[in-house]
This record gives sequence, C-alpha cells and structure tokens, in this order.
Amino acid sequence: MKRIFIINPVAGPRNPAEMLRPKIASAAETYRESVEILETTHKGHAREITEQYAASGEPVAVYACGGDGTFNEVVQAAVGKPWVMAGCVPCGSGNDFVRNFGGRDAFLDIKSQLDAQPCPVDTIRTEYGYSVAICAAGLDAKVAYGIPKFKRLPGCGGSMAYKLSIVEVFFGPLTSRLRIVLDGREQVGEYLMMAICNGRVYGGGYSAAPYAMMDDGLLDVVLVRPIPRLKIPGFLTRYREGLHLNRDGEIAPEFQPYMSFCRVRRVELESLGRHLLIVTLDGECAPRKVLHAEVCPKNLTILLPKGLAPDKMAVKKP
Ligand SMILES: Nc1ncnc2c1ncn2[C@@H]1O[C@H](COP(=O)(O)OP(=O)(O)OP(=O)(O)O)[C@@H](O)[C@H]1O
Repeated sequence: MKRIFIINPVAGPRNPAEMLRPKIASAAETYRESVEILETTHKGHAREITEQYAASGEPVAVYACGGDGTFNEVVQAAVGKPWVMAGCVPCGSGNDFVRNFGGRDAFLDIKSQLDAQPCPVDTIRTEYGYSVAICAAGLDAKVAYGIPKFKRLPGCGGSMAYKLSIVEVFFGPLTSRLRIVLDGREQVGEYLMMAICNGRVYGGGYSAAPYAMMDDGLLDVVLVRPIPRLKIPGFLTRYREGLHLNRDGEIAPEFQPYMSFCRVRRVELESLGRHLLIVTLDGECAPRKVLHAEVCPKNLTILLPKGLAPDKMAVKKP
C-alpha cells in the first residue's frame, strides 16, 4: 500500500517539513514501505493530491502533516472511499482532531503511524463540506472568526489577537435568534452557542461532548441559551473541562437553567435575526444563514497509530 505524507509548510509556528522529512525518511527505511513525502504549495492542494491518489482506486494511506485545516482537506477527498485512509501528523497550532485520542504524542511517532490501524468513523455532512469532529456556532465561533483580523495588526501575536477578539465579541450582541430542528422537532429561540458533535473536543481543548463516540451513528448536540454576561467566564471554564454532562447525557445541575443536550442524526439551524451566524466546521469559520448537518455513519476511514490506549479514544478500539 502507498503511504503519502502531505506536509503543509505554513501550518504551525514554523515549517514542519524540517522536522518531519528526516523522521519520515528514517522510519520508512526500517519499514521498507512505499512512502512519498509531498509539500503543499497552496490552500486546497492537500485535497487535490488526495483526490489524485484516490482516483486510482488502489488502497492508499494519506497523512495530513499540519493542523486541522490540512487534515480537513484530506478528509473532504477521502469520505465515501474506504480505500483512502486519512491519517494526521499534528504540526499545526491547534490540532483539535488528535485531542479526541489523547493528544499529539502518539500521532507524532512516525513508526506507529506507519503501523496505524484503519478505523471507520462517522462524519457530519453539511452543505459546506464534511466535518469529522465538531460543527459549532455562536459565541465561541465568533471569537475564533475575529482572530485573523486582529492578527493582521502590527505587533499583534496569536494570544493578543485572541484576547482582542474576546473583548470585541463581549461588547457586541452575544446571542442569536435561531430556528433549530433536531430530527424533525422544531424549536425557535435565543441562543448563546451550540455544538454539533461527532468528536469530543474543539476550539483548542473545549470538551463540548465528553462522551461522544465517533462511530455510534449519532451526533451529540449541546445547546446553550442566554447566560448573564458576568457568569459567562465561569461557565466557559467548566464547559471547557466537560463538567456540564455525565455519561448518560444528563446535564449537571448548575448548567440546567442554560443548557440542553440530545443525541440525534440530523440538525438544521437557521438564523432568524439581522446578523448571520458564525459557524465553524472543525475550526474553519464563516458567516452563514443556515446549516444542515447530518451524520454519515462510518463513511470515513481514519488511521489511528498503533498502541493508542482504548480508554482515551472517541471510537471503539478497532
Ligand atoms: N502551501 C500552502 N500555502 C498556504 N496555505 C496553505 C498551504 N497548504 C495548506 N494551506 C492552508 O493553510 C491553512 C492553515 O493550515 P492548518 O489549519 O493545517 O494549520 P494551523 O492553522 O497551524 O493549525 P490548526 O488549524 O490546527 O490550528 C489551512 O486553511 C490550509 O488549507
């Protein structure tokens, strides 16, 4: 089987190719595998490369070496093609995808990656593409959407841009009037944020759905109604830790006035207000009027490095 490592040279703080090329070359020598290392030259290139290899119909393992954006490109080309296996070597800034499986370390071990196990998982199909982990909308998506604008200011680094975006969002309208349809059941109301989860973690480590499984054919949906402004920081701290839910899907008492949770197959969102809703699909943000999200059971094969501890995984051990 061919194994293709696609490196995004602009992912993370510095070009990951320097670090990865020698590691991949030495691991590949030991394993005598048919390994190729490629670098992207433009946005969308990782998807194009994956599509080219997929077209042959031969089994191929494609490793996205970068952040969630690069992995997401490989995923778009791999869904619905069981012969194309999508791996991730995390060298980006956030890399939320690998947090669903205990973090970066196992995924940075190239030998374990060459020995990785194929594992079919669900995806979320939307009109804007597929998401593997989480589609989110509202407050946190707005903060993420604002960051690039502040990053362009002279002398403004990543963490300063993040803080400035939080300040901007907090002084603007926080909630949105939405029509939400969950497996055909419609509700209309004012919402602060929501997360439609196949995986467990997003946004740099927020455990929105701490018990979501990527292979159960269901989406864990968390809806958050308006919260008094002063209570929001405390709420977000505990939400980040995943303390709002238990294993049976019951909401912790302190969250009950503001939050609801359900497991469904299909979600529709429509913004009824003057402003568009900021929606993020695995970290890629855009303003939208509507979002249709539907679970596609086991239509993507991901690669999990050998030796991952089963208790840390968002999928059943293959
Ligand atoms: N050669 C390239 N030149 C410019 N942009 C690229 C290139 N290759 C990929 N991209 C785009 O770069 C963007 C950032 O990549 P990626 O998300 O992988 O890294 P990151 O932002 O550091 O990590 P994370 O998303 O996990 O925080 C993505 O939108 C990706 O499509």
